[in-house]
Amino acid sequence: MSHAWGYAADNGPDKWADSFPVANGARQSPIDIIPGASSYDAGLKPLQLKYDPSNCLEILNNGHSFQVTFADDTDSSTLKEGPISGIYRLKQFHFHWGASDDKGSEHTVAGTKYPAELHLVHWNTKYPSFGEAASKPDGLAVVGVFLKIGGANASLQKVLDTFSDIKAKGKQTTFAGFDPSTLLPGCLDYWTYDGSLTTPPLLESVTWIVCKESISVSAEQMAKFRSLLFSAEGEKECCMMDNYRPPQPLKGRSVRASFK
Ligand SMILES: NS(=O)(=O)c1ccc(NCc2ccco2)cc1
Ligand SMILES: [Zn+2]
Repeated sequence: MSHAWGYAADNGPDKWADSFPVANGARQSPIDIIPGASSYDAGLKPLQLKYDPSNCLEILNNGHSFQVTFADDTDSSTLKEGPISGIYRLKQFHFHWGASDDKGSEHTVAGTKYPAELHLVHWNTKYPSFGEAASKPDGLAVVGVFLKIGGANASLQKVLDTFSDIKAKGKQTTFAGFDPSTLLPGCLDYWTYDGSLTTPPLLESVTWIVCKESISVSAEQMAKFRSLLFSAEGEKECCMMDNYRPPQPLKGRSVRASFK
């Protein structure tokens, strides 16, 4: 790829292998989750997610999505138990979404696409930093939550209300005191499998934890997602949408379920 990666025809998912050959690797994400083919594992523990809103720092348009970044210098916002060992710290959360409500999620469930997917990104504290952890097979754990069209989501609205400040690529603004647990579904049943980052550098370092239950988002709120720009100020405006990678080959991996 002669230029930066993105989601357009000339730099999108089908082109990523040109610069990132791991795109054709053995444990790529996302995948299509087939509930009937997943195996219930009684040894899987309930997720233990404990987040401190005072760790929430800022919200940023990075040109691929928008992300809410957390202070990760202490163990005050963590993921424990579930399929993982040890303590993983929350680094950031972000979303992927479509140009219309019939697509947008990265993971799919028996072929069903959701209009958006939330990713809560955590790194293993056995390593000194996110950057170090991102290159290790057990370095990262990402909790994925599907968004489904329904009633407006009051917690999500707090995030959307900052969009006027981060419309263009590279814009960021302070975003303090937000509790990401308010974006979690009531039931934390999950599927889990070994995978990768879903954007370049596509590192195969992620234990994926995908919640069975979705959270709601209104159609109007989805329209607000699409008001962000992939482009920077002064560039030709390009609306941020369809920033999702399609499902990748399972290549013999098993998907475990924490529920019957
Ligand atoms: N969509 S996702 O949750 O798999 C995800 C999460 C985090 C990054 N980070 C990108 C990055 C840069 C260096 C190492 O990592 C990229 C993708
Ligand atoms: Zn993501």
